[in-house]
Amino acid sequence: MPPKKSTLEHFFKAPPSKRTRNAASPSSPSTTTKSSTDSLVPSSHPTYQFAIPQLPNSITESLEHAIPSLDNGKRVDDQPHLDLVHFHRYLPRGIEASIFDFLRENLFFYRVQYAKKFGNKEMQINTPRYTTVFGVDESSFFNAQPGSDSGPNVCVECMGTGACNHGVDTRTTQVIFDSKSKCPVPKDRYSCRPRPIPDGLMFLKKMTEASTAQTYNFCLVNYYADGNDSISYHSDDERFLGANPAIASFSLGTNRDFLMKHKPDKKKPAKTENVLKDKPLKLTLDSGDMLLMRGAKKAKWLHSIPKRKGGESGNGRINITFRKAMVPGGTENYYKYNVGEGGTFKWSRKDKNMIPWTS
Ligand SMILES: O=C(O)CCC(=O)C(=O)O
Ligand SMILES: [Fe+2]
Repeated sequence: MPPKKSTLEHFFKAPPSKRTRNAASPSSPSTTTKSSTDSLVPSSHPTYQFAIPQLPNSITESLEHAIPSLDNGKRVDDQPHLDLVHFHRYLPRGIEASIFDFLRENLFFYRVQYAKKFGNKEMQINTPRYTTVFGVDESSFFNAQPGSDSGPNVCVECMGTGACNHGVDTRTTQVIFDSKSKCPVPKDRYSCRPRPIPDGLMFLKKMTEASTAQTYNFCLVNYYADGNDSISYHSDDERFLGANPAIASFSLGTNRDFLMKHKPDKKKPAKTENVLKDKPLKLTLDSGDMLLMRGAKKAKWLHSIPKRKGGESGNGRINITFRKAMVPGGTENYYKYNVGEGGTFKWSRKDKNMIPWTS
């Protein structure tokens, strides 16, 4: 069955055409060069290592016309406690490859190291993939990137008159406000420095929100450079995700296996669960696929992307997850494990590899 055209197209018509345009070349939507980002102002912020260009119009225009709705996905719920929706080729063919190239080339990545206690032994963990993260939990929000329309772009209290004495000009910079008081957040709320979601990923976030009927405030990106990169079994069941979490997970680039195992039920081990404990379920995730993981049941399952040999194991894969963290602990956790304190890496077209980035 061909993908159903979304009834939400009108939702996306407005944002892309209003995307921030450089005052120096104020081209109208109809005259903008379709395949270039030249006339679109990149997203920048003091926490970014470098500015991130907006998605080229050639990508956003294709996406506007092909947003699958929830019933286009295949339910994967034939096992105890399993509730997934797999959208095969959610992103149109060809466009998914352009988004992969765009993100690999334009984001800053990290190879995070951290210490973890096993009993009373402390081990140094080297995260076996490149990571990066943007967003802030529900207790706070960023004003929109100046000039764009992805959120309130004036101080929500004084509406840009300056009468609030907040001492920040939200017309020129993005700052974090408290969701309740609508004032800039107290300085001690975060020990990390949250980063606003850049416009390109914000576009994908809005699209995902429309087709999954959920909202998200975080965007985590993994880059698996080759088959040696992986993520071990875990279940993304942190309490900071709230009672009914939803995670939308995109795959771009080379395909990889997504393995799932039911957690052992310590109280009453049932037969099926014993079988599942030994033999994981496998989904192959192709470029452009989206996997929606919903609800509290998710906590009963573990998932992983194992290392891979042979075939296309030399090629890279990007995974993007949109999530919603409810409290500051979620923000601290995501920045600790996806940015950390080491150096920055950037894709080098010449070397066809991630290389250390220096300003
Ligand atoms: O790369 C993937 O598909 C899975 C990533 C994942 O499970 C995670 O980031 O929590
Ligand atoms: Fe995960």
